[in-house]
Amino acid sequence: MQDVLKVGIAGLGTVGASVVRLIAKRDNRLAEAAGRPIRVTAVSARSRRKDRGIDLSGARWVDDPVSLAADPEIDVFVELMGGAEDPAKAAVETALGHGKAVVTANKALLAAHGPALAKKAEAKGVALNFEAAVAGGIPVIKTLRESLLGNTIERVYGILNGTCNYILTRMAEEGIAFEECLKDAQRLGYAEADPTFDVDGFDTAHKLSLLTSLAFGTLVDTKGISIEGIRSIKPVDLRMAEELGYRVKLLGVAQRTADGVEQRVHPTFIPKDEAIAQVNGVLNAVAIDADAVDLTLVGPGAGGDATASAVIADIVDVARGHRTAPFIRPVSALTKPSRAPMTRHEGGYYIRLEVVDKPGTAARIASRMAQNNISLESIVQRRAGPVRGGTDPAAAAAPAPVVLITYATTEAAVRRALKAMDTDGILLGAPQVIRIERN
Ligand SMILES: NC(=O)C1=CN([C@@H]2O[C@H](COP(=O)(O)OP(=O)(O)OC[C@H]3O[C@@H](n4cnc5c(N)ncnc54)[C@H](O)[C@@H]3O)[C@@H](O)[C@H]2O)C=CC1
Ligand SMILES: N[C@@H](CC=O)C(=O)O
Ligand code: NA
Repeated sequence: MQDVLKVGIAGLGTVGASVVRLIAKRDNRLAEAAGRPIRVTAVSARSRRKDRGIDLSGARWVDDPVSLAADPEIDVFVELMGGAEDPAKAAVETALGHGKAVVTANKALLAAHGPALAKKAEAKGVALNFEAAVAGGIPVIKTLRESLLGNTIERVYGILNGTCNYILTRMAEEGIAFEECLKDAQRLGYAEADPTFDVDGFDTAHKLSLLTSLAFGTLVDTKGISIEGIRSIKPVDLRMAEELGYRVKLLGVAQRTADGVEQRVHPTFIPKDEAIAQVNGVLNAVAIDADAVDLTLVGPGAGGDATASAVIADIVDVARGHRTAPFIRPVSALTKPSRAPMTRHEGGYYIRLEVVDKPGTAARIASRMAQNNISLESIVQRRAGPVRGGTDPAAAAAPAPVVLITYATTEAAVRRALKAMDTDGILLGAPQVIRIERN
């Protein structure tokens, strides 16, 4: 058996603590799989005294994560601190600069600096592995890097944020308020240090940017992503979705179009009978449409052990000496992405309107849609009424929303129709517009 692989870990929070615990627990099995023992020999985090419920007696404490990255006594640097800038960035650069393999779960860092870091890794001939950075425990990076190389990929999309899926699922199934669901997701260790990254769609966008690069051979391009989060989703939207045969999910979608690669993150209506609509709670799903194979991977997208599972697989790859270019092709071979503008997006739409209650309003809605060549699959008006068990007279008197489901149209046409209705003075508030994704 070869020498021990000495692992230095910076960050001992939800993920870092699970990695330490699972490496100790699976000691023998990992050594057999990797052909050499794997030991955590040095660690770094903010607080040395904190009780994390893990045994750190075999690991040296290093106060500064960047010094740990340069430590000659470690073979692989595992970055689990988070954040797109220093100290995570400086630490990863330092480790790569010293010719050490890096394993990270940090999608914010890779979305901001992935190609530059990959270039450094390539120059030194070391691994930069980031399976945990996209869809947590689902082995999607390995799938793209290794298993689908014989394919041309047309679309990659999925539920990429466990926190949002957990919130939307509990809001829909249990009628629990958004804030309470978010607090539970934080308590369970799913949310980012700053949960606005989760609920405003940025975390999904970071992950999507990495998937896009791997799937389409393009440079990571977060600026080209249209991003909407889940804060605007109201209980009425979840109720209407259920009634009309849909579920609401926050999706990240990257697809090849005639105009280039369209990248978008937004809440989405998905027909209830589609597999991805049934992926609930903290589970993530990634669907890949390719010429030879279509597949969907489902699994836990967040949480300590699920994420640690992916981190450990990456460490074992380093121990075995397996290495691929971080983004499959060398960075010099990645192309500049041609962006497909969102206004050209084609698909169906759910539109919820609060409208003035006077004769002619429905006719005006219908004519504005027709003028923009938008065909309606259904139009529904429901008295809002009081919330179940509620006594709020304002809620009871609230205007009834009009809900439209369109057939396939363009984003530009929908925007034009809604602008015209606004000019007509029939709208009482901003319309809710949610795109529909069909398989
Ligand atoms: N929690 C999850 O379910 C998942 C997290 N990730 C990613 O894994 C990474 C870690 O996430 P968590 O473990 O949830 O975070 P956490 O907040 O629970 O832990 C962060 C750890 O890093 C240390 N740290 C943070 N800033 C530091 C600094 N400036 N200097 C020294 N130490 C510092 C903290 O002391 C703590 O030990 C992040 O990049 C996150 O995006 C990825 C997939 C899932
Ligand atoms: N906050 C993220 C953690 C995993 O990447 C999520 O909720 O998915
Ligand atoms: Na993963």
